[in-house]
Amino acid sequence: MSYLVKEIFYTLQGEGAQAGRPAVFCRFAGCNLWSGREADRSAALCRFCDTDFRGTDGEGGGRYADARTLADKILATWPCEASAAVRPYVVCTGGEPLLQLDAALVDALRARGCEVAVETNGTCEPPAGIDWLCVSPKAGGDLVIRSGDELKLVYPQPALPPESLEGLAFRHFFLQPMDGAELVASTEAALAYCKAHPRWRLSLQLHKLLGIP
Ligand SMILES: C[S@@+](CC[C@H](N)C(=O)[O-])C[C@H]1O[C@@H](n2cnc3c(N)ncnc32)[C@H](O)[C@@H]1O
Ligand SMILES: Nc1nc2[nH]cc(C(=O)O)c2c(=O)[nH]1
Ligand code: SF4
Ligand SMILES: [Mg+2]
Repeated sequence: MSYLVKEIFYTLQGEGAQAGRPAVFCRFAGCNLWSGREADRSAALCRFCDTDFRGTDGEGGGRYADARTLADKILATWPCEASAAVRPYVVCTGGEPLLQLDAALVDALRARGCEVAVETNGTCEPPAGIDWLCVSPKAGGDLVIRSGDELKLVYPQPALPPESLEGLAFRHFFLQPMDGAELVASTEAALAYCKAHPRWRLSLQLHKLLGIP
């Protein structure tokens, strides 16, 4: 099958338990919770998105005909040869990556020595073979992935309190302050929540602090 990709870039993972780790990001085009058009934002199921995921016009973006072609392009974006000591770390995001990421692409990346991470809203079943699964539930989305490596809740979402999620089977629980007009207040509220409920940790978006992609 072919894949529609917005952009492919090399940076540091900015969020969650892997923050600071060099990674190639593959941002798939399209999402099931918002069209990506500003005119549709106020009526979308997810309204606070900080990302342009429409189209294929970014750096490294395009329609990739098959898994091998896309995996080769992703690997070519990593700065050195893959080795057992340092495996290329690939973060599949979007948009919603699980609308497109399939076992063929996961297998092609792993066959090239990569570790495969996914950033998902949790509304679609993942393929087998993912090394690091980060689920970021949305109040407007039906959560079908109820276990994984990290749960990263954008905070606050009044209709989705952290207490409603902490029974799920994740290794790490993060609150990530909602970026936007209320970022300062969101950060203060997330900080206070983590201090009062130490099961939760704070995830600040390191890439925004650094001014990198
Ligand atoms: C753009 S989303 C793409 C992946 C997937 N669709 C999802 O929502 O998890 C990547 C990450 O950014 C987070 N995010 C999106 N908008 C945000 C915002 N305004 N403030 C903080 N985090 C945000 C998402 O919750 C998710 O963890
Ligand atoms: N540096 C960096 N880290 C990230 N972690 C998750 C991101 C995403 O948009 O999925 C992201 C991103 O866009 N940039
Ligand atoms: S689910 Fe993810 S990509 Fe889709 S609109 Fe929300 S934050 Fe953006
Ligand atoms: Mg981002």
